[in-house]
Amino acid sequence: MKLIVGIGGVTNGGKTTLTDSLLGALPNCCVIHQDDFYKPQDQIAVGEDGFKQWDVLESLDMAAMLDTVQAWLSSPQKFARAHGVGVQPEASDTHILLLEGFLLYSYKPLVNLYSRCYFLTIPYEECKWRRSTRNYTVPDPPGLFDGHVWPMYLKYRQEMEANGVEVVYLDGMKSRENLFREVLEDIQNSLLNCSQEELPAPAQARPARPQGPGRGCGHRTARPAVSQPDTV
Ligand SMILES: Nc1ncnc2c1ncn2[C@@H]1O[C@H](COP(=O)(O)OP(=O)(O)OP(=O)(O)O)[C@@H](O)[C@H]1O
Ligand SMILES: NC(=O)c1ccc[n+]([C@@H]2O[C@H](CO)[C@@H](O)[C@H]2O)c1
Ligand SMILES: [Mg+2]
Repeated sequence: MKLIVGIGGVTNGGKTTLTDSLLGALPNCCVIHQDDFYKPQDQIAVGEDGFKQWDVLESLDMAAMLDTVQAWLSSPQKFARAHGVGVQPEASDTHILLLEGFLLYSYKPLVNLYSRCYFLTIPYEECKWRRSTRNYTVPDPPGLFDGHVWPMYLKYRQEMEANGVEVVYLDGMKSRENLFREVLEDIQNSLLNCSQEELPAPAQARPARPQGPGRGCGHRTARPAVSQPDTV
């Protein structure tokens, strides 16, 4: 069973912190960080506002990120080995990929691949404060937060909601420990649901599960179709 989980949301919402904790607690778990797919600095456009446009999708090489996800999908074992993740023999059938980043649900080719989409939020004041304590590879120039970062967050979030992407909102004001427990438990439940779906079909037909982002347990290894009992 393969599960792709998105840890998305606002800048400084705690995505990387939460992802690091989950990585150590889930079996056969790999991670792809969206920030690793930033284009080189000289390819980041400067907007009419005079700011480098770090917080738009065009500043990221999303095709390369998708390729990396496809590489995991085609062989999670090989991907895990190449990234130094040991495969646990007792859970060798379960593979989890965490995608972590601030614009995970705005790139259409990725949206249908998620089994679960988490979205961390924090209020404006907290976000501005946390951001002011950070040192990015390129430091924020004065005014970037209010002039570019926060407006782009609002724009992409609105688009995501208008597109009907089904996310599970997480309150990033909760403690690190509480967030970790909440999400770990939820992912473990998803794993249980998926493995139950993989059991041989019971005698009575079950209603079909709706499919789509945040709902499916997708990407299971293809199984031969179970033959339908004769209806005569
Ligand atoms: N639950 C939390 N409560 C309070 N502070 C937190 C919490 N989680 C993370 N932080 C702190 O908030 C800051 C941002 O955390 P983190 O780097 O995990 O966020 P991020 O969403 O990955 O941000 P970025 O937009 O830079 O990728 C860090 O200083 C981190 O220690
Ligand atoms: N990772 C980087 O190269 C970089 C450079 C400048 C700004 N940022 C910020 O990172 C956040 C996403 O994690 C965005 O809000 C960017 O502004 C990243
Ligand atoms: Mg981060």
